[in-house]
Amino acid sequence: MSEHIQPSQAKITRRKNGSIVDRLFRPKHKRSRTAREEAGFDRNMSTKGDAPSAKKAKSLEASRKKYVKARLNDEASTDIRSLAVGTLAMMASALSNQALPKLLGRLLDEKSTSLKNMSCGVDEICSHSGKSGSASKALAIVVIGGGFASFLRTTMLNRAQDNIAQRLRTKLFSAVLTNRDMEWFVAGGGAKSEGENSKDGNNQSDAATVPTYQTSASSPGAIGSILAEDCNKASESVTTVFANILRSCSSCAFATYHMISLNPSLFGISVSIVPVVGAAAVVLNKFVKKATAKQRECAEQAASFAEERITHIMTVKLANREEEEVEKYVQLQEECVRLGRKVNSAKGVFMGFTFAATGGALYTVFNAGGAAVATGRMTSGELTSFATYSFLLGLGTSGVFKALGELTQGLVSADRVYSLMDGSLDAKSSSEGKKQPIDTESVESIILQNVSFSYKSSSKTTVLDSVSLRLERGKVIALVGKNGSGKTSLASVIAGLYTPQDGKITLQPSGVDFNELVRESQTSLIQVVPQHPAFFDATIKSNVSYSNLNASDEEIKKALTIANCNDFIDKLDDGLNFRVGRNGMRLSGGQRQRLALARALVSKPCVLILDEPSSALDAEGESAVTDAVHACRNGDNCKSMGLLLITHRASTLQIADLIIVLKDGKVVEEGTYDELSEDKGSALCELMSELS
Ligand SMILES: Nc1ncnc2c1ncn2[C@@H]1O[C@H](COP(=O)(O)OP(=O)(O)OP(=O)(O)O)[C@@H](O)[C@H]1O
Repeated sequence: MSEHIQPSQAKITRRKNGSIVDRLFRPKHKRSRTAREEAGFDRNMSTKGDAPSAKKAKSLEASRKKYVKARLNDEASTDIRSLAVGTLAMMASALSNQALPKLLGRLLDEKSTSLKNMSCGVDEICSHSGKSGSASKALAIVVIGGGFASFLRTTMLNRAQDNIAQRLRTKLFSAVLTNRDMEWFVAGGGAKSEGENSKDGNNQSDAATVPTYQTSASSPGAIGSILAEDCNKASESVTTVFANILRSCSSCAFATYHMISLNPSLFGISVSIVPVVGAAAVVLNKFVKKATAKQRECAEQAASFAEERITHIMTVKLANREEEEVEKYVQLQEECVRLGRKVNSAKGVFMGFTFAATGGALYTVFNAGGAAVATGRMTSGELTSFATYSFLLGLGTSGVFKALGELTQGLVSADRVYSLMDGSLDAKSSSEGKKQPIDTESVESIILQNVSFSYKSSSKTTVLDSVSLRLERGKVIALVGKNGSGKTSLASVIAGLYTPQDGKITLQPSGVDFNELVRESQTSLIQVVPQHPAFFDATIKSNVSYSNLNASDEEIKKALTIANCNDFIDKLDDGLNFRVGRNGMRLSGGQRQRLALARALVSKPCVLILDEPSSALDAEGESAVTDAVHACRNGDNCKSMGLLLITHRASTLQIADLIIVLKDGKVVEEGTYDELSEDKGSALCELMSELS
């Protein structure tokens, strides 16, 4: 007994210490919740499709922005040391940049004075050459110091950026994988793409109207795009972009100071362009924000589209649709490029405008400055310094506006990251309070009482209607019913993938509610072998031990033997270390089903559900099912299991202790094979005659 309790105890202990997911979210999550509350953030804000009044929407948008900023700053605070060093180094390099024009001007003046004095005699030349040397020394210090500061700035800020992006990615991936329920993944995250909402109702089946490809927030492509690009952009906005704003602002301040001290009236002329450039930047910023959001959405759709086609490459090739799919992808890409072109054009117009305005200001400065030099009010070195400072002021000003634009884009990305992450947290919090572990060995049976269920995406259709049944260790139940009668849905509800709206699933003898258990206990109690089992591109051994990482080699081998896998594994060069390929494509359908059975057996569940177990099994392979039945009844040196077989095969029905017939989600009949087959008017006989 103690031998079998160990895994579940280990799981319980792990839970107490906190999983990686808990560790990822625990400290920050508490703080971020406060930030959310402070910002008056409403949970519904992250849900697309809600349409509050325009005024309310505007205020929500403002509070959402505040919330996203607070969350991002919170995230950046973890890397405060690198950020502080990087920002200081950036300021130092900006200072050295500012010192350069003045020192260069001084060098120029000193050199020209020295040359003028060449004719004045040896003594004078010697006295000036000393000053010339001081400007050169100061320049050398500034250049070397500036170089080191640039090195430090780049290293530290990029390090912080990578760290923040990596943390965002990890948290997001963890939030999505751990907290989102099956419904979200299957139903598409509840988010609809533009194409889906289009008035004319076009969809991807109409090749001529592409791009209207429908994607969802939960599609792998969409999540992948947010993980890869948005996390990067968001972290960039609180690291390099933020530091760039500081640098550009300090550049502007220093350049202004130097210009005023060199020639105040000339300064007035050169800054006359700032309000014009500023106004242009405000307009541009708004436009870029909207266009960027659309561009990101489009990129997401294209990524999802490509991902889905590659995943279902066999279907694409069998239907000979490669060219059409490429054509659709090209159209999606063209749409993305078109949207990107809008953003780039806006940026280009702004940069061109800034360049022309700066050039015009420089022209005016040199015109007026030339007159000042000619009348002796300024030296030529001072004019050169002034011109360089005005150039730096222009650069600084456009740098501020450019960085503000990037900051806006970063916030759009951060919003996307946190919307997905928060949705996951909300899903988790809604299920909080129903978490308790259980010693799975102590459970003798699982009882369903009047369980009713419908999918949220089609809540009007009742898929399971008051289903009651008892799954007991050592007992075999066969579940039969027409296509769509609810068999797989029932298996998913029993496995805890979906929560029933009505009724109860309780554990005996404790009477504990199954849906109040931690997920770890649920999976230890129930294992399902689905109709089409999925595999990771890894070895047979790691795929089989996936359901129980604590399984010993002996336990794995035993499960493989019960599932009749040894014959085909022995023929493979690498044996247990054979890589099964993407989704197990290097194995046959029957081999995959047998491996899936072994994977389920490895975790020694209380109840094992086999969904159409013999659909891909040959006669020999089918004995795997009978062996599983044997293992379930006798326990095979360990505790026996309950077995729920979803099947229509008469041979399998005959070995079941009880047959349950499901019709439109309702249990319409139950009894042994002998009882039901004798009654020619029974639902089972009716079903079997329809199937034969
Ligand atoms: N994820 C889902 N979202 C919404 N409806 C679903 C979902 N999965 C199944 N359904 C619907 O639930 C009903 C029962 O489906 P289910 O797959 O449970 O039937 P089944 O008896 O297992 O069918 P089959 O024998 O063909 O496998 C069907 O009407 C189906 O359209």
